[in-house]
Amino acid sequence: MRRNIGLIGVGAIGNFLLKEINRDKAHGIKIESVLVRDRRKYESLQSEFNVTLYTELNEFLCSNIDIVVEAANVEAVKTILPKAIKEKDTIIISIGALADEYFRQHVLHLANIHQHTIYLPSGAIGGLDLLQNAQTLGTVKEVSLTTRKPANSLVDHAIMDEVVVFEGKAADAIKQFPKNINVSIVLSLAGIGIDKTKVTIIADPHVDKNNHQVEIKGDFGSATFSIKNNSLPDNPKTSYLAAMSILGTLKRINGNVKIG
Ligand SMILES: NC(=O)C1=CN([C@@H]2O[C@H](COP(=O)(O)OP(=O)(O)OC[C@H]3O[C@@H](n4cnc5c(N)ncnc54)[C@H](OP(=O)(O)O)[C@@H]3O)[C@@H](O)[C@H]2O)C=CC1
Ligand SMILES: O=C([O-])CC(=O)C(=O)O
Repeated sequence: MRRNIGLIGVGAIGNFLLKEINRDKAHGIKIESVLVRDRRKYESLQSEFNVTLYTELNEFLCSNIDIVVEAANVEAVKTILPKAIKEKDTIIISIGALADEYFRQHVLHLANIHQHTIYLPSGAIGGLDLLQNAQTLGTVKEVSLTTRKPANSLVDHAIMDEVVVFEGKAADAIKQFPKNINVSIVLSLAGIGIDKTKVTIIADPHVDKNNHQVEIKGDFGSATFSIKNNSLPDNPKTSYLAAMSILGTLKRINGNVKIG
């Protein structure tokens, strides 16, 4: 049972996890340790959520934790994951970090030799169970993702009509939009890879939700997954479901029945 969590990053997702796990105490798990960059900025978390704050990664990893949860950003994953995975199983949500082939192979190698697991939650999309099953024999032919978000999440000036801000492969989408399109990388890793997964990103001044549409074609047939995500109040770029998918991953790790 992985009861004690070490959390990295307290923004929209980290705050959700602290409130949901430590305040409500309903899930049989607890966030014990929190890694931040600026202790003073986050000082109040200690009394509010009964956690210990760390600014040094090594001290954080040596604290009383069973599993690490990253909710920071792609750059943080690049720095932290190689050390974390040597010591602990680790859940990452800034999955875009794994678009870097060399980095991905490096951390997978470390996970293998240190016998730890990197968990990649489904985040703001779904259908990854279907995609992985369909690709077991390598027979998925096409995967595409169309993401439509409120314009101000994607462009820094006012627009009157929708604008396609990106069209291309997932490998390039995450380089241009590292805070908006991590979903394309988990989709790529579950399916046909970052160079074959097609991505279209639309900035739309007329929507207030984060919309993702996934289309899959292969020998199994075809499938479409579509979601209109409510966003988290602290960060409109980030969908509520992405935060819930970390909690869901933690519950499934500790559960005795594995669905899917
Ligand atoms: N896979 C998916 O489906 C999704 C993934 N995401 C990704 O999840 C991540 C978190 O999202 P969200 O909570 O909305 O982001 P926020 O921007 O709200 O919060 C990120 C937090 O991480 C902290 N942080 C950054 N670098 C470090 C570091 N090296 N060590 C410790 N803390 C750090 C920042 O703290 P400070 O600046 O104060 O130091 C900030 O509080 C993002 O990368 C986002 O793109 C989001 C939605 C969906
Ligand atoms: O939350 C979302 O809708 C998607 C997102 O930001 C990401 O994948 O980085």
